Amino acid sequence: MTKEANDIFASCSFDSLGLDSSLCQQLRERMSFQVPTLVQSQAIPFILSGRHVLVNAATGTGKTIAYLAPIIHHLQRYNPRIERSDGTFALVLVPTRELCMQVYEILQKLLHRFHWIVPGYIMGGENRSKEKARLRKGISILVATPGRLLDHLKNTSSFLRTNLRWLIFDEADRILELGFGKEIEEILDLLGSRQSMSACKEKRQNLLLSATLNEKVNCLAHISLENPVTVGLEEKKVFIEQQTTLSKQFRSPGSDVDDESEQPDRHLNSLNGDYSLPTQLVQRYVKVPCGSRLVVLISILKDLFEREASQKVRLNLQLLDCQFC
Ligand SMILES: Nc1ncnc2c1ncn2[C@@H]1O[C@H](COP(=O)(O)OP(=O)(O)OP(=O)(O)O)[C@@H](O)[C@H]1O
Repeated sequence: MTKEANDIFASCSFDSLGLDSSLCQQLRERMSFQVPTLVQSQAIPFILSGRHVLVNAATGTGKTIAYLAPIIHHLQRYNPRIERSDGTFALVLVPTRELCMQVYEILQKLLHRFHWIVPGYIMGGENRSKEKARLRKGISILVATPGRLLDHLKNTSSFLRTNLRWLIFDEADRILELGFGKEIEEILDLLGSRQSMSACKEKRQNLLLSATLNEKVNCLAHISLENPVTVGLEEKKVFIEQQTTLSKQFRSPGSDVDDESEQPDRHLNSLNGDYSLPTQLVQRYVKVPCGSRLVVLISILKDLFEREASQKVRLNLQLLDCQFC
């Protein structure tokens, strides 16, 4: 293997990861995937084991197969075989219609040999009645966009999900960037899949996949994953339990400079905003008496421009006038 291939592919086989041999054959023959990618080789054994997993890896590293293969591995082994009338076993949440179709098409290929496992999709912009009819017949692995899923969870009584075992957030960062935080919280509540809800813990496995990590993704991981394994992290590590502490580099003389920090579970609503902070961004705030604001601001700016004379300084100014602050 070339160096580039070594950076992408693992030096093991799909079979060695514990996947069913006919599924591995399907991956090789129908999809032309000879060996797993690195992310697949790391994630598949954990996902097969039933652990909650957070996969943080760049786009195009093969995350889709990393979660679909273990699910199919387990589902095709059910004895007696699963039937359409058993309803939905796995739910894959995706941010966009395009990704919905993409995952559905991969599913169709992977399930070629396992005709009794039925793939399906529901997504915004499609005909609701037709979707209802498909849900009534039964879809074993359902790919969905958040808004439309929530709609059916609330309004389609024939949508059977009592056997739901897997809940997957694919491209979680984009789901949240697109403003689906509120829908995700409602979905977790309706499916009883919040970490705090112990009723379904025995059989539910939640998986979260994301190309980037930010406050909101950590927050979603915190509320939906229980004792997760994190896969694909090298230099950056996720500290789901840990506060995000921003650096304390700047202290203006005589002023009270504090860092801003957030604890994910204190801010579940922060899933609903529409921002993500670049990792290199340093935020600070300064508490000063009202009358000294201008003087302090000028002294901070003077200090910044003098210290960083050769660098570009970008100024975003927000004044907070609040009697409760
Ligand atoms: N083991 C493999 N061998 C060869 N190609 C693979 C393998 N696994 C996945 N691929 C291919 O790599 C490409 C990227 O895979 P995939 O879409 O699953 O990545 P991803 O990490 O999920 O990306 P995204 O973040 O965009 O969802 C796809 O074209 C897929 O067919």
